[in-house]
Amino acid sequence: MNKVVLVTGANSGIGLALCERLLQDTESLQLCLACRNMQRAQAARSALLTSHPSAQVALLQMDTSSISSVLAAAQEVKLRYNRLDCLYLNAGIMPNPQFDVNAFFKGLFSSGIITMFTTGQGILTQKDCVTADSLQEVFATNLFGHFLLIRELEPVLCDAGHTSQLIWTSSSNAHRPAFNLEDMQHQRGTQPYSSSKYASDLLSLALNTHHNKQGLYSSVICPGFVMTNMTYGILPSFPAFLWTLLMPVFWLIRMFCNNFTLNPYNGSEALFWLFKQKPESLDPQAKYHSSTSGLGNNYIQPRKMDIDLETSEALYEQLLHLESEVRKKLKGKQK
Ligand SMILES: NC(=O)C1=CN([C@@H]2O[C@H](COP(=O)(O)OP(=O)(O)OC[C@H]3O[C@@H](n4cnc5c(N)ncnc54)[C@H](OP(=O)(O)O)[C@@H]3O)[C@@H](O)[C@H]2O)C=CC1
Ligand SMILES: CC(C)CCC[C@@H](C)[C@H]1CC[C@H]2C3=C(CC[C@]12C)[C@@]1(C)CCC(=O)[C@@H](C)[C@@H]1CC3
Repeated sequence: MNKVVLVTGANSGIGLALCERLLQDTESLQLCLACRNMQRAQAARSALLTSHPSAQVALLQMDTSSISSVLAAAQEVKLRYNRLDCLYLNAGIMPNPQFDVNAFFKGLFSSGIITMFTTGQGILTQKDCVTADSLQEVFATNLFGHFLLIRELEPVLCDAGHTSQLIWTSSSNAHRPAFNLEDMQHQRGTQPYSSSKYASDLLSLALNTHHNKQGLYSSVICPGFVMTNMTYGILPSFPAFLWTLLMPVFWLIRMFCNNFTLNPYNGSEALFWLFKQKPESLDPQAKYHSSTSGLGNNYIQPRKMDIDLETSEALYEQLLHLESEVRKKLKGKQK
């Protein structure tokens, strides 16, 4: 039977490159692109069908930052498919990034230069906002919408006698000090992106604890530093052609920092690699990093994450609590 694969944030960047790679590998796949903007989704579908005319590529409208949109999309998935083999939780935002030029130049001449280029720590902050559901936008988009989607899709993911995979696009920017259980939405801090990615690492571990027995396995990856719409947004006053001019500099940096995967194809390496693995053989505490050598060869680097079971359980409990609150609110509105 053809595997059913759903990818969130599939219309551009790493998500779209992943879809292309999955179809290159096998066209006997039912691919579903879950996107918030149907025009961009149509364009992505057309591009995929141009190179793979006989592929089965469906579209699903879903805004991960909106509770009602996620619930409606999940209903639609359950109507269309009776089983989901792989769910890629890839949609993500880094809104209003502030690039600290001083910290960047200080970092260039410090012993932390490699950490700066591999994680972006210390040079990036963001300004978050609140969604119509009164949630912090980065938390809602990158984490909570995906959590709700998984919860809704449990009947098609946890199917007896069959294994399914959840694969999160996390980041090496995920940093324990940026995350606080008392403020899981990161209302008070300036690093909502890092916090949301750290939370996804924790959540992946908790999902393994709760669902492995039912045949559901969760893993996280980091695509490395990839030039996409998201990264172009980090220096909005920097025109695209300047980024292109900087490419030789970035190739040079790649000699020392193999996380400079730079293009979406290279960045999607770990996402694609995980799809080909037996989920039972994967380490639930590892993050799988897409890496590219100085010569341009792609490979995977598994690295232990700075997470623990206790915090992952505590986050899971808080997310369940928030879920029941938002459901109550939604019922109240419908009455
Ligand atoms: N580029 C990089 O260096 C790195 C990226 N990542 C992660 O990779 C993932 C993909 O990002 P990337 O390809 O770089 O960037 P892109 O901006 O190209 O892709 C992000 C995708 O997510 C979608 N998206 C954003 N918000 C929502 C939403 N509310 N509902 C549904 N879809 C949404 C976007 O849709 P739309 O086109 O409508 O905006 C787009 O398809 C993200 O999770 C990001 O955090 C992690 C580490 C490094
Ligand atoms: C203009 C200058 C000559 C070069 C500026 C370089 C920086 C803008 C990049 C260097 C390392 C990059 C990086 C990220 C963003 C852009 C840099 C800071 C990320 C934080 C993007 C999002 C992620 O999830 C991380 C994995 C990236 C880590 C490296």
